[in-house]
Amino acid sequence: MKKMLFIFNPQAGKGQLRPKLSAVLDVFTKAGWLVTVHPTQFKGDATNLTAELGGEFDRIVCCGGDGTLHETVTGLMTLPERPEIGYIPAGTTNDFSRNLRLPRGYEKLAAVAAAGCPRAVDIGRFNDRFFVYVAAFGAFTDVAYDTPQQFKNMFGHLAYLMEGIARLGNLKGYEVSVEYDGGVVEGEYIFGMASNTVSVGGLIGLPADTVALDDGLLEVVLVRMPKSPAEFQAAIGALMKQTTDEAAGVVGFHTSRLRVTCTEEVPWTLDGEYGGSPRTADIENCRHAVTIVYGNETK
Ligand SMILES: Nc1ncnc2c1ncn2[C@@H]1O[C@H](COP(=O)(O)OP(=O)(O)OP(=O)(O)O)[C@@H](O)[C@H]1O
Repeated sequence: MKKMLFIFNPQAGKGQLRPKLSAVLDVFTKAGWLVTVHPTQFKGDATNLTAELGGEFDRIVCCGGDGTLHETVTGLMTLPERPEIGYIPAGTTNDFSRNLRLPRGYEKLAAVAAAGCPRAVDIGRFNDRFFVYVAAFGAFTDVAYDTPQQFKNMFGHLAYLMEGIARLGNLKGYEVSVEYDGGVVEGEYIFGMASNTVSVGGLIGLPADTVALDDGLLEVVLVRMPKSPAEFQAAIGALMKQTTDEAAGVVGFHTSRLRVTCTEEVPWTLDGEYGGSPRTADIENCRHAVTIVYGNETK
């Protein structure tokens, strides 16, 4: 029998999986999988487990929010031979799942995780760490990991938005130099991200026709320190409209790698979790590093 490791975060989202767990396991079993189940016990558990035991399985299905997917993929990246991944979103934001054409409802999600379409997906490397869909610094980026879990569960997206707005008053700029495939960008920037997704934080969208998860490229967006409230509004407007706007200080490009150097330590987020505060971030696209199971739903 094919062997599946099913990792789920019992704390993710509103604990929505719990009443559906038996049905989900039944779908896996009926699809021919012998399932080993592991509820995560602490932060980092999914990474440790995947790194230690992942190689013994044909497929690893993880269930939780973006954090759980991040941890599972991080563990997977340490393996020389990587089993396929299935993902059942059950978190607060589930940003990355928007890329996967997944259906609604746990039984249907389980059916995709068990027998969907496997596709190669690029994974980002950030110094000696990894990210599935976004590495970012500056405005908004500390929101996800600053927000207490209970608050996040109660208010969901609203919490992200409120925290973001509360921070507009004290914008911090970073003097950065960004070297990439196409040249160098330098200046004082309040926000920067390298991503491989159509949605970030439920807030920032990227036009789906410019994003491919398997093209070896990361999408980079940088926002310059605004010189006036009007310029800041223009920058937010450009981000909401999913466009770049050089005049408003919103710069965007595609690249396979980039190096972000700053005059001070910069806190980064990787997939919504704290990713360290290095002065130099070497970021690169690891092309087709993992295989993820997609659904068939059209958007
Ligand atoms: N048993 C546990 N107790 C406490 N924290 C845990 C446990 N298991 C996993 N975690 C941690 O919970 C964090 C958040 O998990 P996850 O991203 O799955 O859910 P979420 O925060 O509800 O969703 P989202 O990231 O989409 O907002 C992760 O950093 C994970 O390591």
